[in-house]
Parts: sequence; structure tokens; C-alpha cells
Amino acid sequence: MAVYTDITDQELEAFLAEYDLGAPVAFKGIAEGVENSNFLLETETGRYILTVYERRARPEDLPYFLDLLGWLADRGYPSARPVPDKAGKTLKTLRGKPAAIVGFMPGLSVRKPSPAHCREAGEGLAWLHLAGEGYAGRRANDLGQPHWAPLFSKHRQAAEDLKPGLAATIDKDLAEMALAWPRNLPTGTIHADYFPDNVFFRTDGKFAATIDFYFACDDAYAYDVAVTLNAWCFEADGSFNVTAAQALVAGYERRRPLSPAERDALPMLARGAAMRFFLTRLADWNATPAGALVRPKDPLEYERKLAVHREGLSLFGGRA
Ligand SMILES: Nc1ncnc2c1ncn2[C@@H]1O[C@H](COP(=O)(O)OP(=O)(O)OP(=O)(O)O)[C@@H](O)[C@H]1O
Ligand SMILES: N[C@@H](CCO)C(=O)O
Repeated sequence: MAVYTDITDQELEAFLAEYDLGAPVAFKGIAEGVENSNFLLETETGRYILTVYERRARPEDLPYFLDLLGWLADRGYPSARPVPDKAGKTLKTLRGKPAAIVGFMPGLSVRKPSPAHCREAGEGLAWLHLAGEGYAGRRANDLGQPHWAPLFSKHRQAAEDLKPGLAATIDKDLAEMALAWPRNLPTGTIHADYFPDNVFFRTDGKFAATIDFYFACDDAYAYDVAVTLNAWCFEADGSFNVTAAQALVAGYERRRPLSPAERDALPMLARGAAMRFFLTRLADWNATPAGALVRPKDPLEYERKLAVHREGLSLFGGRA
């Protein structure tokens, strides 16, 4: 579960007194997620999500994320709009931690996406890229390619403990990626964590909304596609589902066609995207004490995805 911060009824009442949202009707912690504490809040005026920012998100980045949510919502993108308090502030403090209230987005995430879900999700991602154009906020990707080797150097032993010999394999990957990393691709505001748990669907299977923008940053649009391919198109047995991947890209291209350079770059971007999530999972694994309330995600799931991409398998069938 991800509720790191408890909030008493008195604290909630005092906090809500700073807003024009009416009295609380219901308030409960949400178990999903690992990064922040999230609460479902219902007041006389509607349903909201109250988030207390706990871990990775740096406080100085929070205005970037909240302003982005507002920008996207203003352009009709289905993402949660931050709710201002009576003084117009969206970023607040609760229990000494940064906190914000955003609108509740209806819809359901899917655990096992079908190719039809992948198509819809792909379209939702391209829509997000287009809606983000012109957003003035800037945030460099602090988990992008130049940061992987320094991050790994702190956790080499953990990799070795997970799988003897892995550290040398990762070193070699990192060296190869540093040389071959695609540059000069179209860039803009990307989600960077567009996983199935962050995308909602309507009951008819249509794309409904995107949540959890707390890794959003400036990077190549095609890198976001690669992150998404990894998160949506692998089967439980570790194989890559080319049908799902093609559906995802086709859905994306309904709104934003990829250039030949972006398509060509996808295999290397997907390899890098697998590295990025392997590394952050490895770091979390290493930092989480046994018996902690929130179970860290499995780094080896991404090590297996990395291994698939290392083989140079083309995302569209055949060899790259
Ligand atoms: N705006 C929203 N509307 C509806 N539900 C939401 C909204 N924001 C968050 N949730 C719910 O809260 C859960 C956790 O949210 P979120 O994914 O942002 O948390 P997190 O701790 O940042 O998670 P992650 O591990 O994915 O980074 C979601 O799975 C969803 O059920
Ligand atoms: N989506 C990330 C966790 C989000 O912080 C992962 O699966 O590793």
C-alpha cells in the first residue's frame, strides 16, 4: 500500500478550510502506487484526489508537474486538474510535506492490456505529446541516458547479489548505449512513466485518462513510446508481443506519425527505457528494508526486458 502519511480528521478539516470545496463526505487512503500517499476525497462538491508528495519528486519540481496538469486540462486532455485553494495556490503543505488536491478522473486501469488497449493507449500518448506542445515549463530528464552509469555505480553490488555476473553485463550495456544513444529526435514534454496503472479506460475499452505525471520531463517523444512499449507489450512469460506493439504504434500514429528516424531509433530507445526502469527498481530494491510496508517492484522483470532488447530483436518482427 502507498499511504506513508496518516491524516487525522482534524488535520483534514483544517486543510479543507483553506479551500472552497465544501465539507468532507468521505476520505480514504488508496493502496495502489509506490511513490506518494494518495487519498480519495469526496466533499459536498465532488470527488478529488489528495496527494502528499513523499519520495522521489523534488519539491522544486512540483510546480512544473502541477502547472503541466493545468496546461493539459486547459487543452482538453483528460488529466486531473489541480484544485486551487481560496488564495489560488495549488501546491500546499500538509503535515509538513508538499501536498495538492487534483480532480478525480473516472475510468479503470487494466492489468493485462490487450492489443486493443495498446492501440488506445498509444493514441492517448500521442494526444498527450501534442497537447503538451507549447507548455513553457522545462524539466530535464534526471533519469535519462547520461544518468544511468552514475546511478548504476551506486548499486553494482545489488545487481551482483540479484544475479551473479549481471554487473559486468550492465556495464557493457551502458557503454554500448552511451555510444549508440539516438540524438536529435523530436523532443517535448513527455510523461516518462506511461505504465498501464497510469492509464484509465472507459468500460467500452476506449482511452479515458492519464494520471501520475510526476516523472514528466523534456525528452524525445519516441523515448516515451519506447517506455510505453516496454510497459504494455511484454507477456507474463517474458516474450515481447509484436502484435500489441504494432497496435500501440498504430494507435500513436493516429494522432502523431513517427518519422523514419524515430522508428529506426525505437529498438535502442526501448533498450534504454528497459535500463532506466531496471536501474530505478534496483535502487529501490537496495534501499527497501525487508518487511517494509510498500513492496519494491522487481528489478529482474526489467532485466529480462533488457535482455530481450539486447538481442537486437526488432519491435516490428525480424532482427533489428
Ligand atoms: N486523478 C486521479 N483520479 C482517479 N484516481 C487517481 C487519480 N490519481 C491517482 N489515483 C488513484 O491512486 C492510485 C495511485 O496513484 P499514482 O499512480 O499517482 O501513485 P504513485 O504512488 O505516484 O504511483 P506509481 O507507483 O505508479 O508511481 C492510482 O492507481 C489510482 O487508483
Ligand atoms: N512505473 C515504475 C514505478 C513508478 O514509480 C516501475 O514500474 O518501475
